[in-house]
Amino acid sequence: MLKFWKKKPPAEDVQAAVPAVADDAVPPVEAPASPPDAPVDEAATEETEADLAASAAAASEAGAPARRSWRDRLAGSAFARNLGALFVRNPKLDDALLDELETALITADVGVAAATDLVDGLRRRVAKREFADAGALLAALRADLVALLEPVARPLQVDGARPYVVLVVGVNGVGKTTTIGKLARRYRGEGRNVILAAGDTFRAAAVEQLTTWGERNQVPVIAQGTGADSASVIFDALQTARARGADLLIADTAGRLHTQSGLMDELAKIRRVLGKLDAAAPHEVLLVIDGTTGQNAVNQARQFREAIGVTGLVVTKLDGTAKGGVVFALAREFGLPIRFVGLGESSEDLRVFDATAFVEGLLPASLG
Ligand SMILES: Nc1nc2c(ncn2[C@@H]2O[C@H](COP(=O)(O)OP(=O)(O)OP(=O)(O)O)[C@@H](O)[C@H]2O)c(=O)[nH]1
Repeated sequence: MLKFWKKKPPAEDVQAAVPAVADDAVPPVEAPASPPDAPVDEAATEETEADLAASAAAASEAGAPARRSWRDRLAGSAFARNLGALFVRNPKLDDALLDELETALITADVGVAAATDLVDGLRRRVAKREFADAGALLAALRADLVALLEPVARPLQVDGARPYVVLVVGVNGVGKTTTIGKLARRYRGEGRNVILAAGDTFRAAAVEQLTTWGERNQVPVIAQGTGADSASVIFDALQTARARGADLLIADTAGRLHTQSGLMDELAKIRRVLGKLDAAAPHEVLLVIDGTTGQNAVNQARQFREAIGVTGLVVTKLDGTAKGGVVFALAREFGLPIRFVGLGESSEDLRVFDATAFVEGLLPASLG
């Protein structure tokens, strides 16, 4: 059933039609006068302190919260705290610093293999007297970490097909539905015609969450309610998206444990059914991973990849208590593109993954 369809009105009409909503999980459509909620500018990931100050000033004039820096968002992570404390505690370049660095990386979920590789490389360079002090070691670590992530910092390109179909999968509670809301808002803000499919027919609140979000933002949501066949909802949504000439279809799916083979088979069914309408669909299978999961994230990625062929990752909840290191472990293990990271609950906190900004946000700015 098509919940509703409204032709996308001009931006100013949308503004007039949309009530102010305080709920971050269900964000209001962008207000042109509100810079932090404006369509997300990818260049802004390379924000400078001056950009942030300007953004904060403009935001405060508009009465909206300022867009926070990556460093600000990641400061609470175990990775940032451990590494910061380590270099303060041990500012001398010696074996103890290298040993502690290895432990800190492992503790932050970077993974034993990746942490050992990184620190062994640094040890060899210390032995060759490449570094004058701990500051030089920190700079080399920063460069190594960026080099590890750069190959996977490949943004999602949704222009390759019309409608471009994004299937969002992952275990329970990782932030799939919230991420879909944020993505729809981003792409709608870019002027694209977006449709959502409420394919999470298992959790009643998920259908409701997506439908409410769509109604408030004039994004059509195709839903059949709780208990419906997920593949049928998503098939129906693709038919509608094609009939309406939509640019983008984003489909939610129920959270499932990667160990539940019946539910994993359902994903294969969704792929088969979509393939009847468009052999290339879904064009992107986005696996959402909770950044607080730790090394189990690697198992999840492996199982979902085998079951449905993941083409991109979103790592959520990297703000707060996440260790952050799992991003490196995933990059090293699979080389799958990391499309977005979640640095908070509001829509502006879903950022296009930027390797340099991420590493800068985790490491101490400088020593001394
Ligand atoms: N702090 C923080 N919270 C987030 C982030 N992304 C999502 N969340 C929160 O995570 C919780 C779960 O999000 P949902 O979108 O309902 O998760 P889901 O994967 O759809 O859940 P299931 O349908 O049960 O599988 C919500 O409270 C979100 O607000 C993030 O980047 N940071």
